[in-house]
Amino acid sequence: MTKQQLFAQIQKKRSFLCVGLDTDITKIPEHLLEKEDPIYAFNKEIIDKTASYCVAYKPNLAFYESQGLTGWLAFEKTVAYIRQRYPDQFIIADAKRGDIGNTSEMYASTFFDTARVDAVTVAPYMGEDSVTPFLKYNGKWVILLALTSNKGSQDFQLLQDQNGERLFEKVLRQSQAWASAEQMMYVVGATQGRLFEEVRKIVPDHFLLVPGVGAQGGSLEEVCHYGMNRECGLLVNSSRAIIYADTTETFAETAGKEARKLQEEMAGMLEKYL
Ligand SMILES: O=c1ccn([C@@H]2O[C@H](COP(=O)(O)O)[C@@H](O)[C@H]2O)c(=O)[nH]1
Repeated sequence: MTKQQLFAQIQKKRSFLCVGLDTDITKIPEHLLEKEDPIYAFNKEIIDKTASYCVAYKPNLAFYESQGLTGWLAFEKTVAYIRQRYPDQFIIADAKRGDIGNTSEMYASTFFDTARVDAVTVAPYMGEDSVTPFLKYNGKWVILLALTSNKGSQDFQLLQDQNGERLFEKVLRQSQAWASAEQMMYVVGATQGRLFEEVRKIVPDHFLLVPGVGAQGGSLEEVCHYGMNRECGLLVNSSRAIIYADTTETFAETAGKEARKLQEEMAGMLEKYL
């Protein structure tokens, strides 16, 4: 999917919501545990009830890999289900990969040739040769961790060099030589508030994947105020606040209602800031 196609979906749906499929086997409703593949069964229902309100899905690989082979199969089946039923959705594997070149090539092949997602999250710590193997795939995206939503983001990402440049700023600046805004996005946590202004000074045109609204308490209004650009430029993720809003048999309907609430807020933000 191109940047223009993604923006067209955002305009059509009046939404820049990414639903996080962080499917924890210990949190899914009891009646689904009798199914052959409970994780996949849960995901299918969540997807069917939320697809009208979002433009992207983000399965986090930790929740699948922790279940071994069955978890990986549930991940692949989930991606195939979205592809088949909702082909306009942008699919992000939140895997936070990155290693020496030949290993990164295998990671890239895993997600782009085998699982066939649109984008994969990549950690920048090992530098250019750990990221470029993911960039060899036409039409596929790297989403580089820049300024994360967690408390520990302060440990390294805000450290300044002798010129006063913070590490997340260096990541944003330097990585632009590796790929354009047509192939690279950045993770910036919703909890970072005004720092979105600093991010936008360096990457005005890139899409940002923004986790941290909902369960982590980030403000959608603040993200949009400081982070939205003329093509929206935001994919705002919410996982737990949507998929576990209800843990009874009505979980999927409730997830749909929560996704709809966020979509309506987002439509208001697009009206206000675009
Ligand atoms: O900085 C980051 C990077 C990734 N994440 C991931 O996003 C979701 C957030 O889930 P919520 O339940 O909406 O809090 C989850 O998969 C994280 O691993 C992040 O939160 N922050």
